[in-house]
Amino acid sequence: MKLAIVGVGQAGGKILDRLLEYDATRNTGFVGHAVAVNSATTDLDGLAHVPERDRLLVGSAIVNGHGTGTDPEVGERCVREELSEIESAVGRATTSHTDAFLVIAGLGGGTGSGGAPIVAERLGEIYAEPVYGLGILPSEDEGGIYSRNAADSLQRFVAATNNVLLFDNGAAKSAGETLSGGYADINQEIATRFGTLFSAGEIDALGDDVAESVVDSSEIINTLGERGLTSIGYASEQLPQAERGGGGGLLSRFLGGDDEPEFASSGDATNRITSLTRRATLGQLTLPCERSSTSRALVIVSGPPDALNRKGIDAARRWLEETTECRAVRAGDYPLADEDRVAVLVVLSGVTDVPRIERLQQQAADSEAEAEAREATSEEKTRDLLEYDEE
Ligand SMILES: Nc1nc2c(ncn2[C@@H]2O[C@H](COP(=O)(O)OP(=O)(O)OP(=O)(O)O)[C@@H](O)[C@H]2O)c(=O)[nH]1
Repeated sequence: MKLAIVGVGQAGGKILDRLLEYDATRNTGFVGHAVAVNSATTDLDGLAHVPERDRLLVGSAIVNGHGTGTDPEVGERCVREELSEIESAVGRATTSHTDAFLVIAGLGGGTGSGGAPIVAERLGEIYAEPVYGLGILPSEDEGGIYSRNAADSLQRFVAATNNVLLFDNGAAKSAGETLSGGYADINQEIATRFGTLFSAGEIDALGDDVAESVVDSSEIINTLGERGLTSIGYASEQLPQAERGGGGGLLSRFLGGDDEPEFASSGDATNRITSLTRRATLGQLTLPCERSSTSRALVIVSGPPDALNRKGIDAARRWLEETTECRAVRAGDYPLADEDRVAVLVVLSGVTDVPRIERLQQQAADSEAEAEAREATSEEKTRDLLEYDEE
């Protein structure tokens, strides 16, 4: 599906950059237009793939290009002041081919946390196409301020969008992802999952031989629905050399490989798809949640056409229906001729049982109460410290 994407703040911009890289290297064409919005000059300068003219510095009269220092109220003001410039930048390349808008932000900071809901709300007022959010939750060890910002921003982001797709940095960290290289591994994981989802619906790029089982943008839009939260599962597997298209590739033929492609039996392909669907659903989700609280789901199976089969996709859909106890499960494929992996992406949309969000709110409330108590004590102690009588 063709997206116009706005990355707000540092995390928003960096993830946008990775999605543009994913789109360019795979030639998928799902990014129709991309704009990065930030109150910090250095963050915008650090981007590699967002064109210069689509990088917007906001709030220079307020923060002088230095960022908000984790203050969403300041972030909101910076974005509001420049809302018409943001609107023009997004409008510049938004066409009748744009299927949806995506606003990306880290919800724990200041610029993205305060600004992303404002941008989403404005796009929703102007355009008829759906507006989605991609929100990054801070990990629990980042502390109270980040939790408070995220809990507040999430409420407003959900209200301003058709759906917020969430990625929990904490869940990724506990699954062994590292923060070395400035979130490089985590951002790669985000680009793979969300790039797979949105490029799957971009069937124009697939050329003429599109099977009827291919997922299109309306199925993604129907799955994401009108309001709510989404979690994504993903699993992939490298195909054995013999099953890759083109007789194992140029190198294999150079080394004396068979010229004719040798594909797996359809039974193998079916088993692979169902076992990858299990791994994607039961393994690490972008937002850990109770799977049975899903309102709508979608399974997308991508890979070389010979490794995809209808039987496997139907079995995957049935299994997901049983596991999520949800009847609104869609399924389809995304054929990629040059791919040497089969991947399954599972979209769990409208999830409502999310312990991580309850903990985030608790952490936010505790931190708020603690900050108020500390403020009151500090005032009293400062008064005591400074007061003296003549004796
Ligand atoms: N996944 C991911 N998370 C990030 C990245 N950078 C920052 N974060 C997360 O985003 C939150 C901070 O948001 P930033 O985007 O850095 O802040 P900002 O929106 O630029 O706001 P200010 O700098 O405070 O004005 C933190 O809670 C981190 O968890 C990144 O590259 N990838």
